[in-house]
Amino acid sequence: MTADLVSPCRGCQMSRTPCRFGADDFVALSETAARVRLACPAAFEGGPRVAHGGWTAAVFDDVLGRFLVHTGVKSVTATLTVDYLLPVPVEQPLEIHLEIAAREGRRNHLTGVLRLQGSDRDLAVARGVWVELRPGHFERHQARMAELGT
Ligand SMILES: CCCCCCCC(=O)SCCNC(=O)CCNC(=O)[C@H](O)C(C)(C)COP(=O)(O)OP(=O)(O)OC[C@H]1O[C@@H](n2cnc3c(N)ncnc32)[C@H](O)[C@@H]1OP(=O)(O)O
Repeated sequence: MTADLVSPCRGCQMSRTPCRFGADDFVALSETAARVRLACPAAFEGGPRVAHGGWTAAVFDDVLGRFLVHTGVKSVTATLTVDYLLPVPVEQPLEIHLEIAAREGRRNHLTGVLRLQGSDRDLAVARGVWVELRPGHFERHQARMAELGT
């Protein structure tokens, strides 16, 4: 069976770089579940040999949103909560398991769990809501930015 690879985000596609969070080995396991193998790059060290919490939140935001796009749903993050349960080591093999837990209208509820590869101990758990975009989302955004003079 060919691996069902999940594409990088727009920024990494445009710059033709590997995922800047280190999340390239990303496969869909079903229409609602996926697995990412990754390591926290040393550049995101927040404490001695420990990942910055911002990397953990950012990588959850990235992979959960990318998976939804992979399933054909263009969306943006509306909420994201991360429970930091244990320190995350840098440059060690990690794994994220994620799933689409529920869909309610335009709201998509997703969850993700970060562990060391081969371990069943959760290091961090994420839950969030991604809202499917209405047509014209980015045009409205640009107009709002223009009103603000940005
Ligand atoms: C390849 C892709 C990789 C992507 C990885 C990166 C992902 C990101 O980081 S995206 C960037 C960060 N997020 C943003 O910038 C979003 C900014 N916010 C917005 O644009 C808007 O508030 C947006 C789109 C979320 C909602 O606005 P709008 O389209 O007008 O929706 P609206 O009609 O108000 O609400 C739609 C539904 O979502 C719900 N909803 C809206 N906001 C929230 C929220 N914060 N929490 C929970 N539910 C919400 C509403 O209750 C409503 O539900 P229902 O349909 O059941 O009544």
